[in-house]
Amino acid sequence: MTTVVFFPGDGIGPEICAAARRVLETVQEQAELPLTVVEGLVGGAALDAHDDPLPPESLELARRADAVLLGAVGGPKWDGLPPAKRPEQGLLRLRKELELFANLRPAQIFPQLRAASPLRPELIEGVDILVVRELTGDIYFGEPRGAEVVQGKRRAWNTMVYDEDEIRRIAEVAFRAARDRRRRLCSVDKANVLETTRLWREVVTEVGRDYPDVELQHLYVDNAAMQLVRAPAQFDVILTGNMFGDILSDEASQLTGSIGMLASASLGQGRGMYEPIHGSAPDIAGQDRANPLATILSVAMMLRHSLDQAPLAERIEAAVLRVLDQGLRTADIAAAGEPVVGTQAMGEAVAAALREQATS
Ligand SMILES: NC(=O)c1ccc[n+]([C@@H]2O[C@H](COP(=O)([O-])OP(=O)(O)OC[C@H]3O[C@@H](n4cnc5c(N)ncnc54)[C@H](O)[C@@H]3O)[C@@H](O)[C@H]2O)c1
Ligand SMILES: CC(C)[C@H](C(=O)O)[C@@H](O)C(=O)O
Ligand SMILES: [Mg+2]
Repeated sequence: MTTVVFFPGDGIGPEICAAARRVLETVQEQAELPLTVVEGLVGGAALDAHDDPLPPESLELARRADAVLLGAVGGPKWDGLPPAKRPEQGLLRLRKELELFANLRPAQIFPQLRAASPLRPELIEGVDILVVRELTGDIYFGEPRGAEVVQGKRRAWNTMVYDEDEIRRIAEVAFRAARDRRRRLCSVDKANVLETTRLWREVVTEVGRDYPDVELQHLYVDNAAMQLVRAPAQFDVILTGNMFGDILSDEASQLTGSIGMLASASLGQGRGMYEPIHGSAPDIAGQDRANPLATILSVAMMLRHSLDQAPLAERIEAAVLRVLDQGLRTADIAAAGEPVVGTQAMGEAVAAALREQATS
């Protein structure tokens, strides 16, 4: 029996996870997949219940599962807490404990949503980018870190650090991914200023020698951010560190129309974790307004990467395209004046499209 853990988390997390669970259960019934879904607590929900953003029992659930699906964590309620007690620490610890060093964030244009992108249609034509973000190193985890008050003045510090093994293993993931795609890899760094990323550039170049069939380009992160809106179709795979990857993937999401459309897979040696790239969206939480498609597409990535069920992943992706074809739009992807549906209705519509596929 395969076990999947859902960590809905905070804000819109429970709403988008309920929709994603409905979709997973629909394909599970159709394919008669022996699969159990269990739910656990991380983030603010876990802080409220256990005073710990990643209680030991949640970590244990994740370790024993075949795959993990996470909604989102965080929110204003917990923003004042000390760093170790913040909901986000639960997510970061989960990534670190499960050694999920490779975060794959695909950003593709859905033709039905061309009008939702803030860029002109001719600029986004053909955009199909895979951001490969290193997920367990960099300034997120570097020591020393801290904050103090010295003679009445506040100061705080973090450390950006990578060793060559960490860079090599994520570079390997990115080059292999590029081989299965259009064989172009753009490594993003700040090698003109930071030693860490100078090492990044050196090691990526070394790894690249084993992939002569992949065209390697290096860009500084400021230029990359600019190129992503100037001419996004030039990119195939973007390889970058934890911090730059966080920022550039949110930027890339806008090419597609909404951050509510971008799924992700966090992979390592063992089980994978799957999450939409967006956060808990406190501004729309509890209002049935969130777009659940990023989470539903994360379920598809889970079926493909962790559960060896690529055909079922394709069925979910086709069902998402179908509901977009039918004109269903949550508020974030609706054009001005277009009618909108809520989170639940969007989840139901994807489940209905799956059932329709089965009978046609
Ligand atoms: N992986 C995660 O759990 C994760 C990721 C990013 C941010 N966060 C946390 O989420 C909280 C809010 O952060 P933020 O506001 O900077 O980022 P956010 O991604 O939560 O929201 C940014 C904007 O995008 C909108 N949005 C996000 N997801 C959406 C969806 N599915 N459908 C429609 N609109 C959507 C929000 O309404 C908001 O206007 C913070 O506590 C932050 O730390 C968590
Ligand atoms: C919530 C936060 C820790 C997280 C990150 O920075 O990795 C989020 O922004 C993401 O993109 O998953
Ligand atoms: Mg982010």
